[in-house]
Order: sequence, then structure tokens, then C-alpha cells
Amino acid sequence: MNPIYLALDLPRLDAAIALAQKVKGHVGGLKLGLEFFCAHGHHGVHEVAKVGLPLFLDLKLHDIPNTVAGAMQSIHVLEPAIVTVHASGGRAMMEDAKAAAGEHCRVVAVTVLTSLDDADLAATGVGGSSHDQVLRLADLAAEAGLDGIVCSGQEVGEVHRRWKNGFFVVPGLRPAEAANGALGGDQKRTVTPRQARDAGASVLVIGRPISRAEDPVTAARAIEGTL
Ligand SMILES: O=c1ccn([C@@H]2O[C@H](COP(=O)(O)O)[C@@H](O)[C@H]2O)c(=O)[nH]1
Repeated sequence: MNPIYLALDLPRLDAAIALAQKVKGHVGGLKLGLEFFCAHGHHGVHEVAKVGLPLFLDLKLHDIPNTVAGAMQSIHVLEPAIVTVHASGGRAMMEDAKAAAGEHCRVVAVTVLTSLDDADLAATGVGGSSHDQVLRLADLAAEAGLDGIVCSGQEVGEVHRRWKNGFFVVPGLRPAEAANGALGGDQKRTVTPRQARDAGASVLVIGRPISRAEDPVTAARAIEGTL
């Protein structure tokens, strides 16, 4: 199975669908995030579903347990393969999210966003390294019965050793030739797609290295060829 999920972080629905159609032979799934869901809602998800690839709804739900469970029930009908919640929402929230999810939907917990480094984390009041915080939240997600976590490629090897049958989603990927700065420079804990896969990633989330490439098909094919 191709582990690449293309992040469709584009403001226009027609452009997102056109990109997905173009690269669909070189990716294994499509990731729709907050930007997409806020702009296009259920209608947009139904339209992208017609491309025929598994859908990852990266909604990063983070609220009290009852509210998150209600949101999970409301997205059942979209039949997502993967949905995200924030691990920092706590164990009860994650348990209720999993209980409310469809049978075939993997619920994974975002640990520490790949856009944060140790200093950013300290500024939010969390002491210690981002690495340790990822491990702590991964243990909590496993205890809550989730399917896996989202973390960077810098931690996935260690998490994989501790959680053998976990499902690990890794964003923040930059192919060696793609300059992070030219793609916005917001990702701080980056590795290459190949490094993430070798360390145990189940899903490789890739957005701008494909969507902002001069030729997205060539870019997607090149990344696929490195795996
Ligand atoms: O920690 C996280 C969690 C989610 N993301 C999402 O992944 C993609 C990455 O896009 P790029 O353009 O390849 O940087 C994007 O949709 C994020 O919302 C993440 O980057 N880090």
C-alpha cells in the first residue's frame, strides 16, 4: 500500500479535486484538514470522495468529551478512514472519541505539532523536550484505546519500539531537495519521507512539497520512488 496521504490544503474546491485527480496514481490517500473542512464542509468531503481514495479527516478535535463524541458522530456519514483528535484533550476525551467513531475509522491523537520545537513547547508551559512529551502523550493515547498517534519523524522510531502495533501518522516531511523555507518554513521537526518510513511511520502526510511543486505529478512520483 502506498503510505503517502496528500494534504489538500487548498482554498478552492475545484483546485483541490483537480490536484487529487492528477496525482492519484502516486498517493495512497487524501488528507482534508481544517482549512478545507471550514471552507467546504460535508459537501466538499463528498466531492473529494469521488476521486476514489481513502480519506483522512485531520480535524484535530480538542474539546470536552461530550462535544468531541458528538463531532465524531456527525462525521460518521463521511466514512473517513482516519480522524485526528488532540491527545492533550485527555484520556476521557480520547476514549469517548474512539467509542463514537465508526467501526472502520482509525482515531489517532496529535501529540506535539511538528511546527513546534522545545522552546515553543516551553512557552506553552510544558517543560522538558518535545521528544519526551510525544512519548508521554503516546502512552496516554494507547491507554485510551486509540489506534495510534501523529508525531514527527524524529520521534516515530522510539514510539514504534514502545507501541508495536500502533498506527503512526507522520507529517512535517521534506524531501531532501525541497527547501523548508521556500515552503513556508513553519515546520520545525522535519525528516525526509524515506527516513520517516524507515523509522516505522504507517502514513506519510505530504502537502506543499507536492501541491506547490511546479509539476505535482513529477514531485509525487519522485517521492514515491524514494520509498
Ligand atoms: O503535527 C502536525 C499535524 C498535522 N499536520 C498537517 O500535515 C500537513 C503538512 O503539510 P505540509 O505542507 O507538508 O507541511 C498540513 O495539512 C498540517 O495541517 C502537520 O503538519 N503537523
